[in-house]
Amino acid sequence: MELVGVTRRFGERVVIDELSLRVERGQIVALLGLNGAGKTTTISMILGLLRPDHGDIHVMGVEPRTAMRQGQVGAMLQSARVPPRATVRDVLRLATALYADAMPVPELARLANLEDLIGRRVDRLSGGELQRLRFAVSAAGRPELVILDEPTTAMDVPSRHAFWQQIQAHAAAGMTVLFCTHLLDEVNAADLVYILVDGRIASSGSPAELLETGLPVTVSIDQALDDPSRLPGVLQHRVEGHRTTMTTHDSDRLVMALADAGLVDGLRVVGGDLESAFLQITEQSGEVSA
Ligand SMILES: Nc1ncnc2c1ncn2[C@@H]1O[C@H](COP(=O)(O)OP(=O)(O)OP(=O)(O)O)[C@@H](O)[C@H]1O
Repeated sequence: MELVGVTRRFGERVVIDELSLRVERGQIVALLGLNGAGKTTTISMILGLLRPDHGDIHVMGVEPRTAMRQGQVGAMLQSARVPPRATVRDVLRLATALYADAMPVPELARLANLEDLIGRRVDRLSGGELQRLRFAVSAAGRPELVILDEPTTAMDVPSRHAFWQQIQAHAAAGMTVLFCTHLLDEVNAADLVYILVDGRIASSGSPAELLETGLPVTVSIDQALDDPSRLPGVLQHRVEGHRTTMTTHDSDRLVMALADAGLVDGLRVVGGDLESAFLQITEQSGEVSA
């Protein structure tokens, strides 16, 4: 699946700006971005629900609408409603009836871990169970590409782990997955991550590569310093009670300076995490494009 130079406006406002991205067969790709970055708009265009003003979108080599019509794409959207009085079995039957080569209902129930809930009314499912049902519906037609918009919302931690394990197993069998999430630890399930800022790709790479995007390191000691900003390479600092916490891009130099001054009580050095990487990338790109 590929987007090349895609632009979309709402009125005068450019919401997606010359966006290009590529998802290879069998890849799991995460689309990240703050609220309003353009994730849903991008997904809507890939699904053929919205048309771009400029640029090209190819889904499995064809136009989005054609890919949808041919059942090559399955989508699990936040907005998807299910009939409340129907049972899980009813919904799965309805979903499979739409496709010539649908997955049999029992297989679909197994896939989404719904076997024990097959006779349960949909309005009596928990939030996480309902999400699993939505996933089953998206997979009913054996799509080559599945698009998941915040799929694990309302799932507890064990359900989320089980969900991503299943997704990884399907990707290993050739299914391509594009998902949006606000839960940054889920990005670790992805092969490739795109970070969207104001409708443009601000950064892309594997989760490990994102972590290496020059993240500041946090250095802290058990001593209230008068003026930490005088130490070499300190970007930001905070003094709380007897503890001073500083961030730096050059932890070696800062730690050496602290050691030279005999300030090593309770010394801790903590590397950056995915959340800091994400915030740094979105803040920097937001400043550039503002
Ligand atoms: N139909 C529309 N008409 C006008 N503006 C719209 C429309 N749909 C979206 N927008 C605007 O486009 C921008 C991108 O919206 P979009 O829903 O794609 O963001 P998002 O990244 O999915 O955000 P969130 O994380 O909150 O779901 C937002 O500023 C939004 O207000």
